[in-house]
Amino acid sequence: MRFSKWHALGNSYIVVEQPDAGTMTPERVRRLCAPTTGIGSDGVLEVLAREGGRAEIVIWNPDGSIAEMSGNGVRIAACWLAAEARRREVVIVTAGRELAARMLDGLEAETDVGPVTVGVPEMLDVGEALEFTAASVGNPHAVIRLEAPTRGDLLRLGPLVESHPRFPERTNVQLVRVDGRHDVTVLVWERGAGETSASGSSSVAAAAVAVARGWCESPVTVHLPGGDLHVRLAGGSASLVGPAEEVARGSTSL
Ligand SMILES: N[C@@H](CCC[C@H](N)C(=O)O)C(=O)O
Repeated sequence: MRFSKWHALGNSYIVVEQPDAGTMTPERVRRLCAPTTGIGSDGVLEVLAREGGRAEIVIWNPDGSIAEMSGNGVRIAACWLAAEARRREVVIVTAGRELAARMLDGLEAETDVGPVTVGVPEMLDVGEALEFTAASVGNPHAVIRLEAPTRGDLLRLGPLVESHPRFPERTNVQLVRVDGRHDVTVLVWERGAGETSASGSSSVAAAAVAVARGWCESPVTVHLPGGDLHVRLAGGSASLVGPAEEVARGSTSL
Protein backbone atom coordinates (compact mmCIF):
# COMPACT_ATOMS: atom_id res chain seq x y z
CA MET A 1 0.00 0.00 0.00
CA ARG A 2 1.27 3.47 -0.83
CA PHE A 3 1.04 6.17 1.84
CA SER A 4 2.13 9.68 2.64
CA LYS A 5 2.64 11.02 6.14
CA TRP A 6 1.69 14.59 7.05
CA HIS A 7 1.59 16.74 10.13
CA ALA A 8 -0.27 19.89 11.15
CA LEU A 9 1.53 21.55 14.07
CA GLY A 10 2.76 18.10 15.10
CA ASN A 11 -0.69 16.45 14.83
CA SER A 12 0.16 13.69 12.34
CA TYR A 13 -1.87 11.71 9.82
CA ILE A 14 -1.09 8.92 7.37
CA VAL A 15 -2.93 9.43 4.06
CA VAL A 16 -3.89 6.32 2.07
CA GLU A 17 -6.14 6.00 -0.95
CA GLN A 18 -8.60 3.38 -2.12
CA PRO A 19 -8.55 1.03 -3.96
CA ASP A 20 -4.75 0.86 -3.44
CA ALA A 21 -5.06 0.63 0.37
CA GLY A 22 -7.32 -2.44 0.49
CA THR A 23 -9.56 -3.17 3.45
CA MET A 24 -8.95 -0.80 6.34
CA THR A 25 -9.86 -2.27 9.75
CA PRO A 26 -9.46 -0.94 13.31
CA GLU A 27 -6.67 -3.47 13.87
CA ARG A 28 -4.81 -2.37 10.74
CA VAL A 29 -5.15 1.29 11.69
CA ARG A 30 -3.68 0.53 15.13
CA ARG A 31 -0.73 -1.26 13.43
CA LEU A 32 -0.09 1.66 11.05
CA CYS A 33 -0.26 4.27 13.85
CA ALA A 34 1.93 2.38 16.35
CA PRO A 35 4.92 4.65 17.07
CA THR A 36 7.69 2.02 17.15
CA THR A 37 6.33 -1.00 15.25
CA GLY A 38 4.31 0.95 12.66
CA ILE A 39 4.67 4.24 10.78
CA GLY A 40 3.55 6.17 13.86
CA SER A 41 0.70 8.66 13.67
CA ASP A 42 -2.22 10.38 15.42
CA GLY A 43 -4.58 8.90 12.81
CA VAL A 44 -5.22 7.68 9.28
CA LEU A 45 -7.04 9.56 6.53
CA GLU A 46 -8.55 7.00 4.17
CA VAL A 47 -9.46 8.56 0.84
CA LEU A 48 -12.45 6.50 -0.31
CA ALA A 49 -12.92 8.17 -3.69
CA ARG A 50 -11.97 11.35 -5.51
CA GLU A 51 -12.91 13.13 -8.67
CA GLY A 52 -11.17 16.35 -9.71
CA GLY A 53 -10.97 18.61 -6.68
CA ARG A 54 -13.42 16.64 -4.52
CA ALA A 55 -12.57 13.73 -2.23
CA GLU A 56 -14.50 11.68 0.30
CA ILE A 57 -12.53 10.56 3.35
CA VAL A 58 -12.83 8.47 6.51
CA ILE A 59 -10.95 9.77 9.57
CA TRP A 60 -9.51 7.04 11.79
CA ASN A 61 -8.17 7.60 15.31
CA PRO A 62 -5.01 5.67 16.32
CA ASP A 63 -7.06 3.40 18.63
CA GLY A 64 -9.01 2.19 15.57
CA SER A 65 -12.17 4.23 16.21
CA ILE A 66 -13.65 6.48 13.52
CA ALA A 67 -14.03 10.24 14.06
CA GLU A 68 -16.76 12.26 12.36
CA MET A 69 -14.46 15.23 11.96
CA SER A 70 -10.88 16.44 12.32
CA GLY A 71 -9.90 20.03 11.62
CA ASN A 72 -6.25 19.18 11.02
CA GLY A 73 -7.20 15.98 9.18
CA VAL A 74 -9.48 17.82 6.76
CA ARG A 75 -6.79 20.45 6.13
CA ILE A 76 -4.19 17.75 5.51
CA ALA A 77 -6.57 15.89 3.16
CA ALA A 78 -7.24 19.18 1.35
CA CYS A 79 -3.50 19.91 0.93
CA TRP A 80 -2.92 16.32 -0.25
CA LEU A 81 -5.75 16.60 -2.79
CA ALA A 82 -4.67 20.07 -3.94
CA ALA A 83 -1.21 18.66 -4.72
CA GLU A 84 -2.57 15.51 -6.41
CA ALA A 85 -5.18 17.36 -8.50
CA ARG A 86 -3.05 20.50 -9.01
CA ARG A 87 -5.76 22.84 -7.73
CA ARG A 88 -5.85 25.64 -5.17
CA GLU A 89 -9.49 25.07 -4.19
CA VAL A 90 -10.85 21.66 -3.22
CA VAL A 91 -13.75 20.08 -1.33
CA ILE A 92 -13.38 17.37 1.33
CA VAL A 93 -16.40 15.30 2.35
CA THR A 94 -16.41 13.57 5.74
CA ALA A 95 -19.37 12.07 7.61
CA GLY A 96 -21.81 14.05 5.45
CA ARG A 97 -19.98 17.41 5.81
CA GLU A 98 -18.89 19.03 2.52
CA LEU A 99 -16.01 21.32 3.45
CA ALA A 100 -14.44 23.73 0.98
CA ALA A 101 -10.73 24.48 1.33
CA ARG A 102 -8.40 27.06 -0.18
CA MET A 103 -4.61 26.89 -0.43
CA LEU A 104 -2.89 30.02 0.89
CA ASP A 105 0.74 31.07 0.54
CA GLY A 106 3.44 28.93 2.12
CA LEU A 107 2.23 25.75 3.78
CA GLU A 108 -1.03 27.30 5.00
CA ALA A 109 -4.59 26.46 4.01
CA GLU A 110 -8.03 27.71 5.02
CA THR A 111 -10.82 25.18 5.44
CA ASP A 112 -14.50 25.58 6.14
CA VAL A 113 -15.33 23.54 9.20
CA GLY A 114 -19.14 23.68 8.97
CA PRO A 115 -21.71 24.16 11.73
CA VAL A 116 -20.58 24.41 15.35
CA THR A 117 -22.97 24.04 18.29
CA VAL A 118 -22.29 25.06 21.89
CA GLY A 119 -24.17 23.80 24.95
CA VAL A 120 -24.79 25.44 28.31
CA PRO A 121 -22.29 25.24 31.20
CA GLU A 122 -22.57 21.95 33.12
CA MET A 123 -20.84 20.34 36.10
CA LEU A 124 -18.94 17.06 35.84
CA ASP A 125 -17.79 14.90 38.76
CA VAL A 126 -14.41 13.29 38.09
CA GLY A 127 -13.43 13.00 41.75
CA GLU A 128 -13.37 16.79 41.69
CA ALA A 129 -16.14 19.06 40.42
CA LEU A 130 -15.34 20.53 37.00
CA GLU A 131 -17.34 23.09 35.05
CA PHE A 132 -17.34 22.38 31.31
CA THR A 133 -19.20 23.41 28.18
CA ALA A 134 -19.98 20.80 25.54
CA ALA A 135 -19.54 21.72 21.88
CA SER A 136 -19.97 19.83 18.62
CA VAL A 137 -17.95 20.42 15.48
CA GLY A 138 -19.42 17.22 14.05
CA ASN A 139 -17.32 15.46 16.70
CA PRO A 140 -17.80 15.94 20.48
CA HIS A 141 -15.80 18.28 22.72
CA ALA A 142 -15.74 19.23 26.41
CA VAL A 143 -14.23 22.67 26.95
CA ILE A 144 -12.91 23.39 30.44
CA ARG A 145 -11.63 26.86 31.38
CA LEU A 146 -8.87 26.96 34.01
CA GLU A 147 -6.80 29.89 35.28
CA ALA A 148 -3.45 28.25 34.46
CA PRO A 149 -3.83 24.74 33.00
CA THR A 150 -0.73 22.54 33.10
CA ARG A 151 0.29 19.38 31.25
CA GLY A 152 -0.15 17.59 34.59
CA ASP A 153 -3.81 18.75 34.66
CA LEU A 154 -4.27 17.46 31.09
CA LEU A 155 -2.78 14.02 31.78
CA ARG A 156 -4.88 13.68 34.95
CA LEU A 157 -8.22 15.08 33.71
CA GLY A 158 -8.08 14.13 29.99
CA PRO A 159 -8.68 10.37 30.35
CA LEU A 160 -11.28 10.85 33.12
CA VAL A 161 -13.34 13.32 31.08
CA GLU A 162 -12.89 11.45 27.76
CA SER A 163 -14.55 8.32 29.10
CA HIS A 164 -16.97 9.84 31.65
CA PRO A 165 -20.50 8.31 31.37
CA ARG A 166 -21.80 11.82 30.54
CA PHE A 167 -20.25 11.24 27.08
CA PRO A 168 -21.54 7.91 25.71
CA GLU A 169 -19.51 8.41 22.48
CA ARG A 170 -16.48 9.57 24.56
CA THR A 171 -15.24 13.12 23.99
CA ASN A 172 -12.26 15.28 23.03
CA VAL A 173 -11.15 17.48 25.94
CA GLN A 174 -9.74 21.02 25.92
CA LEU A 175 -8.18 22.85 28.87
CA VAL A 176 -8.46 26.53 28.02
CA ARG A 177 -6.73 29.63 29.34
CA VAL A 178 -8.19 32.91 28.11
CA ASP A 179 -5.31 35.25 27.20
CA GLY A 180 -7.23 38.19 25.69
CA ARG A 181 -10.27 39.16 23.58
CA HIS A 182 -8.87 37.29 20.55
CA ASP A 183 -6.46 34.79 22.13
CA VAL A 184 -6.72 31.52 24.01
CA THR A 185 -4.13 28.90 24.96
CA VAL A 186 -5.40 25.32 24.71
CA LEU A 187 -4.10 21.93 25.86
CA VAL A 188 -5.72 19.05 23.99
CA TRP A 189 -6.65 15.52 24.99
CA GLU A 190 -8.04 13.79 21.91
CA ARG A 191 -10.63 11.04 21.98
CA GLY A 192 -8.95 7.85 20.77
CA ALA A 193 -5.48 9.43 20.67
CA GLY A 194 -4.66 11.01 24.05
CA GLU A 195 -2.44 14.08 24.33
CA THR A 196 -1.69 15.75 20.98
CA SER A 197 0.31 18.85 20.16
CA ALA A 198 -2.60 20.43 18.24
CA SER A 199 -6.16 19.74 17.16
CA GLY A 200 -8.19 21.72 14.65
CA SER A 201 -11.67 20.72 15.80
CA SER A 202 -10.60 21.25 19.43
CA SER A 203 -9.42 24.76 18.51
CA VAL A 204 -12.76 25.51 16.87
CA ALA A 205 -14.66 24.12 19.87
CA ALA A 206 -12.57 26.14 22.34
CA ALA A 207 -12.98 29.33 20.27
CA ALA A 208 -16.74 28.79 19.81
CA VAL A 209 -17.25 28.28 23.56
CA ALA A 210 -15.05 31.28 24.35
CA VAL A 211 -17.14 33.47 22.03
CA ALA A 212 -20.51 32.03 23.18
CA ARG A 213 -19.61 32.62 26.83
CA GLY A 214 -18.38 36.17 26.19
CA TRP A 215 -14.72 35.48 27.01
CA CYS A 216 -13.54 36.29 23.46
CA GLU A 217 -14.65 37.68 20.09
CA SER A 218 -14.08 36.21 16.63
CA PRO A 219 -11.51 35.85 15.11
CA VAL A 220 -9.73 33.82 17.79
CA THR A 221 -6.08 32.77 17.64
CA VAL A 222 -5.61 29.46 19.43
CA HIS A 223 -2.14 28.89 20.89
CA LEU A 224 -1.34 25.18 21.13
CA PRO A 225 1.86 23.36 22.15
CA GLY A 226 2.56 22.77 18.42
CA GLY A 227 1.85 26.34 17.27
CA ASP A 228 -1.07 28.62 16.38
CA LEU A 229 -4.37 28.04 14.55
CA HIS A 230 -6.76 30.82 13.52
CA VAL A 231 -10.53 30.37 13.94
CA ARG A 232 -13.22 32.59 12.43
CA LEU A 233 -16.83 32.16 13.57
CA ALA A 234 -19.82 33.59 11.74
CA GLY A 235 -23.49 32.59 11.55
CA GLY A 236 -22.99 29.36 13.55
CA SER A 237 -20.23 28.06 11.26
CA ALA A 238 -16.45 28.20 11.47
CA SER A 239 -13.37 28.34 9.28
CA LEU A 240 -9.85 27.42 10.27
CA VAL A 241 -6.44 28.58 8.99
CA GLY A 242 -3.20 26.75 9.69
CA PRO A 243 -0.30 24.86 8.16
CA ALA A 244 0.00 21.28 6.89
CA GLU A 245 3.17 19.64 5.68
CA GLU A 246 4.03 16.35 4.02
CA VAL A 247 6.99 14.70 5.76
CA ALA A 248 7.31 11.29 4.06
CA ARG A 249 5.90 9.06 1.39
CA GLY A 250 6.47 5.43 0.70
CA SER A 251 4.91 2.00 0.66
CA THR A 252 4.21 -0.43 3.47
CA SER A 253 3.12 -4.03 3.81
CA LEU A 254 1.42 -3.33 7.17
N1 LIG B 1 -6.85 15.80 15.32
C1 LIG B 1 -8.15 16.23 15.30
C2 LIG B 1 -9.30 15.51 15.85
C3 LIG B 1 -9.32 14.03 15.45
C4 LIG B 1 -10.58 13.34 15.83
C5 LIG B 1 -10.78 13.22 17.31
N2 LIG B 1 -9.74 12.48 17.96
C6 LIG B 1 -12.15 12.59 17.57
O1 LIG B 1 -12.23 11.38 17.86
O2 LIG B 1 -13.15 13.30 17.47
C7 LIG B 1 -8.40 17.61 14.80
O3 LIG B 1 -7.45 18.24 14.30
O4 LIG B 1 -9.54 18.07 14.86
